[in-house]
Formats: sequence, C-alpha cells, structure tokens
Amino acid sequence: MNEFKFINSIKQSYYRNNTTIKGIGDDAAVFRLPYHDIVTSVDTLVDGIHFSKETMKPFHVGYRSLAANLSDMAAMGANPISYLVSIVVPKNYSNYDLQEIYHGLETLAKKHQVDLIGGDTVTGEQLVLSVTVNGAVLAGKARYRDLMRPGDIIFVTGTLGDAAAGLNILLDKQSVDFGADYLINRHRMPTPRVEFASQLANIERLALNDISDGIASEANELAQASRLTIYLDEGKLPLSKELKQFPRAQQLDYSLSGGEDFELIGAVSPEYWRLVRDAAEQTNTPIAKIGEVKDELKNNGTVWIKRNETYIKLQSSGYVHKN
Ligand SMILES: Nc1ncnc2c1ncn2[C@@H]1O[C@H](COP(=O)(O)OP(=O)(O)OP(=O)(O)O)[C@@H](O)[C@H]1O
Ligand SMILES: Cc1ncc(C[n+]2csc(CCOP(=O)(O)O)c2C)c(N)n1
Ligand SMILES: [Mg+2]
Ligand SMILES: [Mg+2]
Ligand SMILES: [Mg+2]
Repeated sequence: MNEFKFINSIKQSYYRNNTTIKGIGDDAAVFRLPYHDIVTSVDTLVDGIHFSKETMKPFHVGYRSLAANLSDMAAMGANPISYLVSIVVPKNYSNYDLQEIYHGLETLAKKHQVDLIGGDTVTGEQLVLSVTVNGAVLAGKARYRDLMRPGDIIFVTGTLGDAAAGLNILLDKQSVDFGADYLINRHRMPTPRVEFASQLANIERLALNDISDGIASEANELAQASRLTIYLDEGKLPLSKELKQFPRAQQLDYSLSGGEDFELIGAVSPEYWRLVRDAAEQTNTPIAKIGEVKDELKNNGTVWIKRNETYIKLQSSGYVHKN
C-alpha cells in the first residue's frame, strides 16, 4: 500500500450530495447547509473485537462500519450526507483487501447517496476502521433520548437477536437447522433504518435510540435520559422465525443483550402511532409495539419487562467495552 496512490484510488469521481463543497484533496472537507442542524458521530471497528477473519471478509468490515454510523444518523432522525474514514492498515493487508473494504463502504454509501469526503490513512499492527458521519436534520427536529413522555408507546423496528445468533454461528458456537445464511447476513450487513426515521419527520416529538449494544442497554439509556419508567412485554419482542428455532432462553439472551442489530427503539405519543405505522409500511420496515412509558417516581430511570405475567427489572446487560 502506498498512501497517496491509495487515496487517489478511493476518491469519488463526483459528489452525489449537492451540499458537498470540498471533498478529498485539501486540508479538510467543507459542506454547506441552510435551515438545518448538523448531526455528526463517529464509530470504530477493531479487528478481534468487532470482527475477525472467521466472521467477516474485508467487504463486510467496510459495509458494517458505515451501517453502524448511518444507524446513529437514523437514531437522531437525521439524513446522512457524507462520511470520513480513518484507517489503520496492517502490513499484511493486500491492496485487494483494502479495495474490498472500500467496496463495502461504497456499496452502502451509494444506497444512501452519501459521499466519502475525507479520512486518514496510517499503517499499524491491526486493522482499525473509524468512520465519522455527517448528517442534517431540520432545525430543532433531532430525536433525542430524553424526549420520551409518560403515556408514550415503545416500539422497535425489524427483529431482534438475529445478529448475535449469526455471530455465534460464524464462531462455531451454534448450529441451526435452517436460516444460517439469513442470520449471518444480519450480522455482517445490518440495515440502518434511515428512510424509516426520515419518514417520521412530521411527528412533532419522538425519542429514538439505535440498538448497537442490545435493547436491554438501549431501553435503559432512554429511561435514564428521560427520567421515566419503561414497561416492556417480553411476549411482544419481534423475533424472526430463524431465531425462534433456538431454545427460549437463548432467544431472549440474543434479543435482549446480543447487540449489533442496528434496529431502532423509539417512544411516541399514541396519537402519532398511526403515522409511525404508515412510515414503516412505506419504507418496508417491520415494526412492533413492545411497551409503554410511565412516570413512577420510585422507578424512573429503570426498565421492566413482563415475563410470565409479572414484571421483572431489565438490567442494562448489553455489550460493554472494558479493560
Ligand atoms: N472517547 C470519547 N470521547 C468523547 N466522546 C465520546 C467518546 N466515546 C463516546 N463518546 C460519546 O458518548 C456518547 C455515547 O456514545 P456511545 O458510543 O455509547 O453511543 P453509540 O455510538 O450510539 O453506541 P455504540 O458505539 O454502542 O454504537 C456519545 O455522545 C459519544 O459521542
Ligand atoms: C469476533 C467478534 N466477537 C464478538 C463480537 C461481539 N461484539 C463486539 S462489539 C459488540 C457491541 C457493539 O460494539 P460498539 O459498542 O463498539 O458499537 C458486540 C456484540 C463481534 N461482533 N465479533
Ligand atoms: Mg459509539
Ligand atoms: Mg447509537
Ligand atoms: Mg457500544
């Protein structure tokens, strides 16, 4: 790999987004947008933590990395515009491997009309891919975690637990009778719910969070940020037929704390539930009502889940990076 040749090889020949004023080729990129709040976030994938030779090809590393970032845009109700990639390239990575990472990034970027506007390339010991994404939301319309209100419906998109099941199949810790390809694909190439979230623009108030660490963790984040109590119904968690072939305890472990589903969990007033369902239908997004929000002084900041007709406390049991 030669740094400068490489940068030239990944540079887009034109920019899709008309907000992009300067992309790759100067000291920094520039984009311009009136009437919007700029939304930005960064997420990093590390070899051995988020993927391994067993679980992902370079193409998937690129795809999955942008997917996680676009998912954060969706969770803010923002439309993604552009992204930057910081990459640490190990010596044993071939030019082909590198191009495949960018092929994965570009495949999803094209789908969402976002531009690669910059980044940084260095060599190092292990592959690290850090993607920064920029997006925009109409001024004042970002979907913060503290925007839940008592009486809100809690909903979730897609199905939960598939990515964790797929990962365990890839790591040879699990075998299945059917649907291995589906589950593996859900792990390698998650679907960020960008169009769905964008279709909710007409709803005055909405709280959203995306599910990277598991719904047990993300629901607790919503409850804590909004200082309210969430009640979930375990029987209403949306599970794929592929996940349902596992023993019930495993279904629950994967769906509650497996993580990496990149689905959205949200809270909305019941009067707007119809609009949420319409948006789901228009964007081909499965959606399920899974609970409600209450204001209970002694329980605020916590999440409860109905299991066998009684509510038990749902601890924030998702994935935590630790040393
Ligand atoms: N090293 C850091 N320096 C500064 N801010 C950070 C750092 N790490 C996380 N944050 C900030 O902490 C908040 C929570 O980040 P977190 O990564 O948990 O959210 P997320 O990206 O939605 O979840 P995930 O990374 O699990 O997908 C965000 O505002 C994020 O920008
Ligand atoms: C090889 C391999 N081993 C384990 C895992 C599981 N894993 C890693 S990070 C994470 C949470 C999300 O991370 P973040 O919070 O950084 O977004 C999970 C569930 C994996 N993906 N690959
Ligand atoms: Mg993060
Ligand atoms: Mg997030
Ligand atoms: Mg995390």
